[in-house]
Amino acid sequence: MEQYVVKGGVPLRGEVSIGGAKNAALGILAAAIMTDETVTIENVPNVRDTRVLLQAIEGIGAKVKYIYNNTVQINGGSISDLNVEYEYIRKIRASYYLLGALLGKYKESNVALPGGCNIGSRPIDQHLKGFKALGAKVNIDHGVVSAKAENLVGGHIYFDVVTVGATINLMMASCMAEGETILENAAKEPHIVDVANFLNAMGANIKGAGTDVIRIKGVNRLHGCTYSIIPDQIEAGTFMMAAAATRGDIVIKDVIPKHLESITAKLLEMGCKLVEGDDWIRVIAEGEVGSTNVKTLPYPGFPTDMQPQIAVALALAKGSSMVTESIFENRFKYVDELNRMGAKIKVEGNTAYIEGVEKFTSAQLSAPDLRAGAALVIAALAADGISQIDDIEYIQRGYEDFEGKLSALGAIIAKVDSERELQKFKLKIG
Ligand SMILES: CC(=O)N[C@H]1[C@@H](OP(=O)(O)OP(=O)(O)OC[C@H]2O[C@@H](n3ccc(=O)[nH]c3=O)[C@H](O)[C@@H]2O)O[C@H](CO)[C@@H](O)[C@@H]1O
Ligand SMILES: C=C(OP(=O)(O)O)C(=O)O
Repeated sequence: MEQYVVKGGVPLRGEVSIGGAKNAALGILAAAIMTDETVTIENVPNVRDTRVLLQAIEGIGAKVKYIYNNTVQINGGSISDLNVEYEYIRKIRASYYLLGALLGKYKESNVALPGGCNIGSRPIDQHLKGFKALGAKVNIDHGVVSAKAENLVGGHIYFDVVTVGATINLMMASCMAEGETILENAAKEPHIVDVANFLNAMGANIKGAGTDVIRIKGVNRLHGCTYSIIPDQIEAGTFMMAAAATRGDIVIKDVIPKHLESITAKLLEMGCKLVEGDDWIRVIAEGEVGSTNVKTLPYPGFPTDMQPQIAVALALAKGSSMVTESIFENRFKYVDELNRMGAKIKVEGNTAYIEGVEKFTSAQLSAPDLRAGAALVIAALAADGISQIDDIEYIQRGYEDFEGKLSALGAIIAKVDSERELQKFKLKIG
């Protein structure tokens, strides 16, 4: 099994380029099947989740072609099957987007209940409520969700919780429905806007994405287009926290600084220096880093997908901090691992109480999920000694060439796949 080996204690320095947003890509790749024409999508992050979704898309008969590493062409004209295999679905959360995309295009879809990171109970009742409001009959049988309609008709849908997944799914399901659909209490994340922009580039008529009321006027058909995915807010934020935790100085390139405001606000409160350009941010954390309090919230609040990473930086900051998780109930699984490295963190309910310590010591670690895994890599980069991190397939779900990008910033890190490779790396780094 692959693992990361990290020799910590090196402040990260240099420049890193951020890839396309995983959570936008997953919506966009699924939406691309909604036309029979060819769609070219650029800046697709080459991560495990996008690869699995593309396999699922091929599995139903669509044509998928990698033009080069981060550009993909999809043609949904040859789709022959409206059943998405469990084999793909259990591995990723965003498989549920094929429900909305197939239902919107063919008025029928059958998709196994989604997987994804085990960070909470993650129901999909709001997705299903939305499909029903458009006139679909929805059934769940043996773990497979089936949605079918004679005709989809626009409806008025009020989401009881702010949900990224249901907002994107309903934009897809309704964009070829008869008449107008109104989504109220919609999520406002940058990737919602990106998926809406993509659907509009294919000929949809979606207005208001990025606000909490989205209006979708149904169109008869969608057409092909070329589209480039926005930069990944969470990948960028992860490197920003790695700079803070290792007391480094990093320029994070190819980002949209506006999408990072909740993260930069916290780094400023922690005493880091920030310099910003049109599409880059420099994080300078060479002096003392201080404490702050964080509460995760839907956008424009602080993202839950950044909660473990900032907790690591705060666990190495001077003073006491509180981190409150308000989106998912099971997102503190990394805390025991950090405490084994010398962190002082106590979790009570949905809040982690953190007493900053000066140093972590290295440990044998296991990634419990994607972002917690990335956070443990940051912890290892900041720790004295050599750490090993297992279960890195979680991390590979969302970070393209994580080890390569960190190495380019001076980190001593390798991905190894055997005891022999591990010993070889240890010998090399001394
Ligand atoms: C593939 C993808 O884009 N994943 C992201 C997406 O997940 P995901 O789309 O699963 O998250 P949601 O925004 O839907 O979930 C937000 C909250 O709503 C609840 N809920 C959601 C749907 C529903 O039908 N019923 C319900 O109660 C969830 O349990 C959670 O408490 O947004 C999350 C919140 O920003 C991120 O952490 C994930 O990285
Ligand atoms: C939780 C995440 O992904 P998913 O919703 O796909 O599990 C994430 O990207 O942090």
